[in-house]
Amino acid sequence: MAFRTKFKHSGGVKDPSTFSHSGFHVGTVSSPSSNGLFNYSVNTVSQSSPPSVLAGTGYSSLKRRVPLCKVDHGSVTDWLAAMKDSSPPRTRSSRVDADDMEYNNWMESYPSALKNFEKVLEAAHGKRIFVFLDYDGTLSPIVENPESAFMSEEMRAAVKEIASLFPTAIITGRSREKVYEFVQLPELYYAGSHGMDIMGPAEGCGGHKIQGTRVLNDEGNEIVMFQPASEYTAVMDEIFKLLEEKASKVNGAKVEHNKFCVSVHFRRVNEEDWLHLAEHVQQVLRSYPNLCLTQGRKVLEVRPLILWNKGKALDYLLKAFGFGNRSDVFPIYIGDDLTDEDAFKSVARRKHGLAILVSNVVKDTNATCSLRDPSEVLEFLRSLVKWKRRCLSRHLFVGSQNILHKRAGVGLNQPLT
Ligand SMILES: O=P(O)(O)OC[C@H]1O[C@H](O[C@H]2O[C@H](CO)[C@@H](O)[C@H](O)[C@H]2O)[C@H](O)[C@@H](O)[C@@H]1O
Repeated sequence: MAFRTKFKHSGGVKDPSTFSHSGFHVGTVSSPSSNGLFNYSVNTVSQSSPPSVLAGTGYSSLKRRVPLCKVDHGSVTDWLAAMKDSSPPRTRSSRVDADDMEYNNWMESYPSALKNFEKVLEAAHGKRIFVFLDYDGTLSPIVENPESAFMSEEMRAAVKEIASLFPTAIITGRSREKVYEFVQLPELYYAGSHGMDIMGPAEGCGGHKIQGTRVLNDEGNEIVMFQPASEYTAVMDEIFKLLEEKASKVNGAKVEHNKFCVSVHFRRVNEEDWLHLAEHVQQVLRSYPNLCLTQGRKVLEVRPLILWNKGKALDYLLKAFGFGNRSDVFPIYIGDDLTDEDAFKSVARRKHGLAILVSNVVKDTNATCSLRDPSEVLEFLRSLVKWKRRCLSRHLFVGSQNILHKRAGVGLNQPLT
């Protein structure tokens, strides 16, 4: 079985840059980070007509590529079909049948990161590992009510241990504050709103204190590291209200304010009402040419039309850690959703790294390997912790042996007799 830690796809998936950006003017706006740590530029996409591509999301590279921002009936039905594809019914067993040929064939191309753990270690050997984790569907199982997407205590403990050994960040579509309520680990870095709200790392900004999702300066004031869509705050509040009003007319619909994006949930809406709800969303969006729609697991998300996504957030964080262009960096990104594809691509662009898709069904992806569900994610994280601890204790042992050797006046490589 071929195990690739570096992305090399044989077909089906294309680089998003190869897709048409026609009708757009892509400009560069310098958007300094508010703590002046370093400047980073954000591409904005100004549209002369309704956009025909997604703003820097992974969807554009997937087989069933749907121009979500385009407002016509055909595209709406395509989104809904794609949405069903991306989140299969929960009645399906979470353990995929051993004889599920399709899945097993797929696993040939996207091998299990657990079953191939030794190969992961080989690939990471001598490199600096950074861990990036998506939240929903990765650290917590998908549930009906987004407010109840709790992570287990075991998962929290594993993530805590991971963060004590490797720089670790959560990159999520949720608001930074919301995901922190779930995760409750102050030692992590958090990028909320699909990477549009990044806080930390504290060391990177001069040893400031980290408190929950907040980084504080010496005066105790909060430092916001990077919010590339900060000028959209008011418009997102406005769109949230409008969408809430529309959604209140559809049974089961729920609208969630994720600060720089707004999610419209379909999970508890009868399928026969999906089209109706999607049309409401489209209708609201018509008056906001600077916003666009993306799709996730039974969710449509309204976000600013800027070229910023989870992949850019990963790049940003690595740079903030001081490892932006280092060839010995080994990012591990684990995610389950379409929005994670941008981060998978970002890992693929690097010399080393591992992009892991969490899925128990066949999906087209830019990841290089897979895990079935959050319980396998937990196992993978625990394996990583175990391995790192073994390495550290081996180093400690070798270090103490060397001290003994020195004290005994023998050369470092000579055995103590
Ligand atoms: O980037 P993520 O951390 O994966 O967040 C993406 C969205 O996740 C949440 O919605 C998804 O999970 C819910 C709880 O399991 C589920 O009910 C919903 O159907 C899924 O789409 C979250 O509620 C969204 O705001 C996030 O954008």
